[in-house]
Amino acid sequence: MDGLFIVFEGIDGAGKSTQARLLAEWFREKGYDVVLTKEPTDSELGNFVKRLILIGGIINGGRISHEAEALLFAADRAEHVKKVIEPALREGKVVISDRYFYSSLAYQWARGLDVEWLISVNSFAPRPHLVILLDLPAKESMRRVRLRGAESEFDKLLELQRKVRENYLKLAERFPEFRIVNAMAPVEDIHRDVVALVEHELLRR
Ligand SMILES: Nc1ncnc2c1ncn2[C@@H]1O[C@H](COP(=O)(O)OP(=O)(O)O)[C@@H](O)[C@H]1O
Ligand SMILES: Cc1cn([C@H]2C[C@H](O)[C@@H](COP(=O)(O)OP(=O)(O)O)O2)c(=O)[nH]c1=O
Repeated sequence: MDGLFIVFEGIDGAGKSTQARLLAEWFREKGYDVVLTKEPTDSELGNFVKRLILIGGIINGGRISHEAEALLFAADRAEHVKKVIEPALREGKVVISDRYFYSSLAYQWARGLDVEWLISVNSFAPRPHLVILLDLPAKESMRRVRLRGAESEFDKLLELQRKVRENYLKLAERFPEFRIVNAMAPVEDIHRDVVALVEHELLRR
């Protein structure tokens, strides 16, 4: 594959979509052909998965298993890889994805699934050149996305975000494509850090 494949990861509200958009603009100004994309995707399958997550994974009155949920994310991803990511990379484009299979590892692992099983289920997905982990405390992410609800619900969500953050940091030790960026900084400073990492990667190629 000739193109450059960059992924943004991080907990909800970490700034992934903001930074992915800024990086896409940066590449376009330099004359690169860019595909800016995300997971879950905007396809029918992706929208089905998103809706399912929003309603707490309930189908016909019962909660689907975490395994089934992980496989639905993976099914959406398989379509994404075959129809969007691989064709664009073959054409030499820059592909920037807001979330990828590492989201499944971090979130579905936090839901109690075995991380080795999650890695094997997602093994069809080609590894990107760079994974930029926007790292910030769970409390700040909750403030940014202003997740509301009952006090008990807030605590549960905060606990989940904390676990997901920890999982991402563990994944960063395991996968050499990870780069950790401090996501507490102002938007422009983070963008500068991201560009420095990307320029370094471009020089290596
Ligand atoms: N560095 C930052 N500092 C403060 N607020 C930010 C920063 N980056 C993004 N935001 C704000 O936080 C919210 C979530 O950002 P977003 O890029 O949508 O995150 P994500 O895609 O990771 O969920 C938005 O309201 C956005 O404007
Ligand atoms: C791609 C993916 C997302 N998710 C979760 C992360 C998010 O909480 C939710 C929806 O993702 P997303 O639409 O990116 O939400 P946000 O913009 O708030 O970050 O789905 C998984 O649990 N597994 C996955 O494989």
